[in-house]
Amino acid sequence: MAHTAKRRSIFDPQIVRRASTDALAKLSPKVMMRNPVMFVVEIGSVLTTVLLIVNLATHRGHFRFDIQITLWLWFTVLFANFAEAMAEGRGKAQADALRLAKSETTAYLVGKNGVEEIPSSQLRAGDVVRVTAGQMIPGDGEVIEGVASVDESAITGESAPVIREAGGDRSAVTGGTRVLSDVITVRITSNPGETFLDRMIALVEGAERQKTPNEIALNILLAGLTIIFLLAVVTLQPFALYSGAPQTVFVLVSLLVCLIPTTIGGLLSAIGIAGMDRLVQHNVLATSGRAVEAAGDVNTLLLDKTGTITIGNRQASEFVPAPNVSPEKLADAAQLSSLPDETPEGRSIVVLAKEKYGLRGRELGQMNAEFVPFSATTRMSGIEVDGRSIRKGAVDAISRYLQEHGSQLPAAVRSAVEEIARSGGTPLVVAENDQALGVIHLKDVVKGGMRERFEQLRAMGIRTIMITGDNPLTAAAIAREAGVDDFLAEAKPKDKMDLIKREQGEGKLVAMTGDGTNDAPALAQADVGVAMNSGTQAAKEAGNMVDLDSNPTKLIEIVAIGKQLLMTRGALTTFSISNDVAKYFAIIPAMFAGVFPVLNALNIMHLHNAESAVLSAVIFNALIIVALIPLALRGVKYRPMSAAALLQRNLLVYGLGGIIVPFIGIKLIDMIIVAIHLA
Ligand SMILES: Nc1ncnc2c1ncn2[C@@H]1O[C@H](COP(=O)(O)OP(=O)(O)OP(=O)(O)O)[C@@H](O)[C@H]1O
Ligand SMILES: [K+]
Ligand SMILES: [Mg+2]
Repeated sequence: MAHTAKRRSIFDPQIVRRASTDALAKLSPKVMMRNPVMFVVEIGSVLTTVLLIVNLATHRGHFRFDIQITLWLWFTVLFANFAEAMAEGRGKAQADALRLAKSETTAYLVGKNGVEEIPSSQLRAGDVVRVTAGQMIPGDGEVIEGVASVDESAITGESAPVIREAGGDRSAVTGGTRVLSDVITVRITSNPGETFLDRMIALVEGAERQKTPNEIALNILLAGLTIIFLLAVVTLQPFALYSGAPQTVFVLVSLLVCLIPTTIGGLLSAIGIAGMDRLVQHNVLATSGRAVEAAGDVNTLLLDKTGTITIGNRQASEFVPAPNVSPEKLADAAQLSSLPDETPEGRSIVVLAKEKYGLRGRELGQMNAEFVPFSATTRMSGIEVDGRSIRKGAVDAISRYLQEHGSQLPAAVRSAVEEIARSGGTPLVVAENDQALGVIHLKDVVKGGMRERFEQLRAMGIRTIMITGDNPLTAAAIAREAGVDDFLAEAKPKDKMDLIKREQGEGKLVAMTGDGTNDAPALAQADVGVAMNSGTQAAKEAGNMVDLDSNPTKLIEIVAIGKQLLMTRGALTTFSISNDVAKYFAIIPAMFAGVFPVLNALNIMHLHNAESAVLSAVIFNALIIVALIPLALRGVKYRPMSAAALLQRNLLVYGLGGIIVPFIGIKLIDMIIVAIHLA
């Protein structure tokens, strides 16, 4: 669904049609007021319209000139509105497509007295539902039991099914997607009207868009310029009267509109919206425009290891017993401690114990067992049963656990751990009471193409750091294989956040990519926090962007889009301010050459007469907005280069271009309107 909208071009006829009507609706002063520059143009248009009518009634003025000026002033406002409406167009079309995915379904609510069928719109956060193969998932939630393959194409446009499972970092499911196989039990996490799909619709539609601090600052600057020119034009009239060349309101408004920065004023909001839209086209949803801009200046990228750099489906592949411990004993303890462990790691241990040692699942209910669940802070899990305390977990965690029981890790176990870690695997040490029983080898695989992508990030000047809860040896092996610049191992959730704070303290902008609940604090702290769509609800809520494709190197595109947004805004601001210069040369001689013939020296364009000069300048001023809409929407081309080189290039292309283009444009328009007898 989303991908039909995705393939739609910016200038799709349907979007153009809709934007044309939207441009009219945006004439409402309440909407216009948000854009000070264009609001001044609108007031000017109203003023000339009123005066045109008065002049008509009293037989004054020069109708043919006055009406053309009035019309072109209105066109100027409309063109700016059209630019904004065009930028919103693709998002609106996409929102329409997403609304179709929001259809009502039946939810199978799991209650005390069995399963009850209710309409999905009555689900509340906290409800538990069962979803079976073929059914639509009735709301956003977290899988609390089971594994299933899910078709998320309604949201991501990707047709390949994805795995969603309880316990791990792939537990989040989205309402409106479909379960393809198996059965899952889902705890609903959002109330009607506040779902991911609702938020996504509001986002792509731009309903929640707020101006970024940068945009607000630029708007203030543009408003300031507008006031200065307004004062200049107003004080011009007494001077004109004094010199015996009084000017009509039509000419004065024309002069004002030509002098104020209408080009950037008309395109500014379109540039911002188009940037957000480009992200959506890359399947990234940003909840804050500020994050998109920050992405353009990111210095450091932090990624977690498991599930981000690696596939993340860590599977137990081998039991390595300690000396004097039988493999069966290790397998038995490993299995027992994993029976209630709903993480993918825990489940894979039960599977391995069954496949290799024929150990069958046991009914824990009758055993008076107490489960110690895994947490990212303790980095271990286990069970208390029949006087046995079994723990499994990260090496450092279990070492500490053994020390607390007056014992320590045998050298043989330590070397088994190191061997597994050096191969990039995750060693889980198993201990019972005060004795280390051996090691479980969890295998994980680095995702394809990582090295090339990290090289690209390096070329963009971004340092990549992998942060993981895993041990330093495993971290080093994976870091080397994936090609990240640096890594931090044995990191607890708080360590991840502290590392970000430290980098920010050095004045750096930090991006973080992650999927787990243990990443949530860091995702919230980062300037750009990109959560994987496959990740946990906590991660998705903490970040300010969600990547629907769950691709950790998506940051390359995000950074490019952020840079492009900043560059486009800068380029068009430069162009706008410099292209106003030429209009002096058209209008000032036209106004005063009659009384001050020396001013004719300014008339280097040799425009036909005073009226054609003013009219040409106003027409050029309006048309340049339309001409630049494609650039504003597509963005200027981004190539990795230094900030200084970029500034130089922009000044040359858009500054110099901004000065030269209007001279040619105004002269051409002057020739055309003379040829067709409009002036
Ligand atoms: N179910 C589990 N039971 C016991 N220990 C576990 C379990 N799952 C993981 N561990 C251990 O805890 C460590 C930390 O896990 P955590 O999920 O915090 O980080 P990670 O997934 O290894 O790294 P990353 O932060 O890159 O995703 C793991 O490296 C592993 O040694
Ligand atoms: K202007
Ligand atoms: Mg993780």
